[in-house]
Amino acid sequence: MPAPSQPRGNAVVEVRHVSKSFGDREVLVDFNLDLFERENLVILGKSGTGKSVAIKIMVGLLKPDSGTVNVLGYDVPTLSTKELNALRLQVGFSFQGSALYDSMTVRENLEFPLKRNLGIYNRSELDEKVMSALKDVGLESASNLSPAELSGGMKKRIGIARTLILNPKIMLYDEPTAGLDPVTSSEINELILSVRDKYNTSSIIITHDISCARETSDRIVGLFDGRNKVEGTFDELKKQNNEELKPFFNY
Ligand SMILES: Nc1ncnc2c1ncn2[C@@H]1O[C@H](COP(=O)(O)OP(=O)(O)OP(=O)(O)O)[C@@H](O)[C@H]1O
Repeated sequence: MPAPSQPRGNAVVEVRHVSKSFGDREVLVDFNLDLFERENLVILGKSGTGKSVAIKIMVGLLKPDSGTVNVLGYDVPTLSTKELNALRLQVGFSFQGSALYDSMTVRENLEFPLKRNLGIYNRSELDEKVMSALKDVGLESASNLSPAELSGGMKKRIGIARTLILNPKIMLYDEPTAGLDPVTSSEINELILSVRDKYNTSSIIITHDISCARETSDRIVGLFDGRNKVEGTFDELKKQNNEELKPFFNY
């Protein structure tokens, strides 16, 4: 691995020697990863290289076959369901498909985690948190719309707002720009940067979109065949002329 390009804070995620197979299919092989405080780390790789599996292991949705996973000081694979729920309050997972409830308005979608995870039912507190989260993603006027009335980019923003509303320390973005046009993608990339700066979050962004990687990353890890083979800033990786990265940079 190349030397770090800038001084770093403490690690909030430490993954060491993790392997994971499904039947005969080795998805992650001796996978290692650090995420540092206030860092946007992109995991870049083709479809099916194990990016989502890596993230699921970090939040305890999947167990590794071997290796260690430490998130915010928790030894994730050994946690009980109750401990995992406590950890997940601090680790926001923004799903690829936004995962909004179609039968609820935007406001109700945002209130849901506040009620379920934080037990907040006070009307004015709910209103204040919902409006603040909507403001952060630039969609204050969307509170009474249903998901069916939102564009793809708006859905992504609301999905991010619903994760942010719990004020997580770590944000995990799964393909945040998938299915979006270039202009809307850039807006989402800017939002990811503003979340880091406003909330002081550390984030992992998994993507195969090189523009997303360029615009959002402080550092990039390239994941190929289940192994993290390259690491560096966008410019460092571009200069490396690595065979596996070439298809991404020839855009
Ligand atoms: N629960 C599971 N059971 C069996 N196989 C799985 C499971 N989850 C993932 N896989 C397999 O692991 C491999 C990696 O999947 P993963 O979703 O991590 O890919 P990815 O890099 O995130 O790609 P994409 O960008 O397409 O989502 C795939 O071959 C997938 O079929």
